[in-house]
Amino acid sequence: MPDLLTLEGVHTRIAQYHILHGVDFSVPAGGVTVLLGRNGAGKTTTMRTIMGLWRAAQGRVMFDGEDISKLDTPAIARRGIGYVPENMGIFTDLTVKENLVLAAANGPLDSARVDWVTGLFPPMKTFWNLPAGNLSGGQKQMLSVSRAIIEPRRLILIDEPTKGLAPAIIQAMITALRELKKTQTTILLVEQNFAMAKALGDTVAVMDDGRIVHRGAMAELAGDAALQEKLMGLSLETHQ
Ligand SMILES: Nc1ncnc2c1ncn2[C@@H]1O[C@H](COP(=O)(O)OP(=O)(O)OP(=O)(O)O)[C@@H](O)[C@H]1O
Repeated sequence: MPDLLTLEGVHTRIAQYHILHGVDFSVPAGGVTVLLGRNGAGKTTTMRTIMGLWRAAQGRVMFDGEDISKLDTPAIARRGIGYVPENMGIFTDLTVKENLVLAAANGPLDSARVDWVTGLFPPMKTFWNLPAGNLSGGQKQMLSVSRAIIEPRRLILIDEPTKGLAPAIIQAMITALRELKKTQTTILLVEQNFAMAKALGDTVAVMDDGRIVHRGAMAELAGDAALQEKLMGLSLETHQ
């Protein structure tokens, strides 16, 4: 698979802090790449840098052959990149429907697309007219992902969708993301739940202290206890 997204030597500074120290990894088109790493490793900063919410001080972010690192966030989103932030970014006073209407950049909601998204996440249909603040944690997470895919995207960045969720909801999220993958949407997933990472990932990049410390096939990492131990000891935590 050709690479859809590539980070080349990306450094990010936030105020006086130097957070990313030359991040290099690629996201092959059509697959799921999982970004793993302990708390504070730089995963969210990497996602925000891709979206232009933080500016890369050095290095390049290549999307489909174009350097997007100098573009502003709306221009990056218009390239077909959706973002599900860690804090979910939903409007709690607005209904599920209103949240989705606001997320649709290209005009009114497409009813076939709405049927597909609510098929992936049935509670969105059940609670269509409910303020999002009344949804459960898992349902809010479903709404957050629904917003990012309410229109077709080439790439979606999802930051820890299983954080704090019960196993049944995690399974529903895995099923939905597998369906999304079938549409050829490329996924970059930050995930600390190794079971989820293993279930979805084709490729994996492991971060520690603002750098990539391992890249490869997820199957290789999943099948190599010694490598897991080395990387787990270094950085991975199986919290949810
Ligand atoms: N706005 C900020 N100002 C200063 N430092 C920040 C800011 N945001 C993040 N950092 C620091 O950057 C480092 C990386 O944070 P980041 O959120 O990218 O890590 P992470 O791997 O996503 O962690 P987690 O798994 O806890 O979400 C941390 O040391 C964090 O304290």
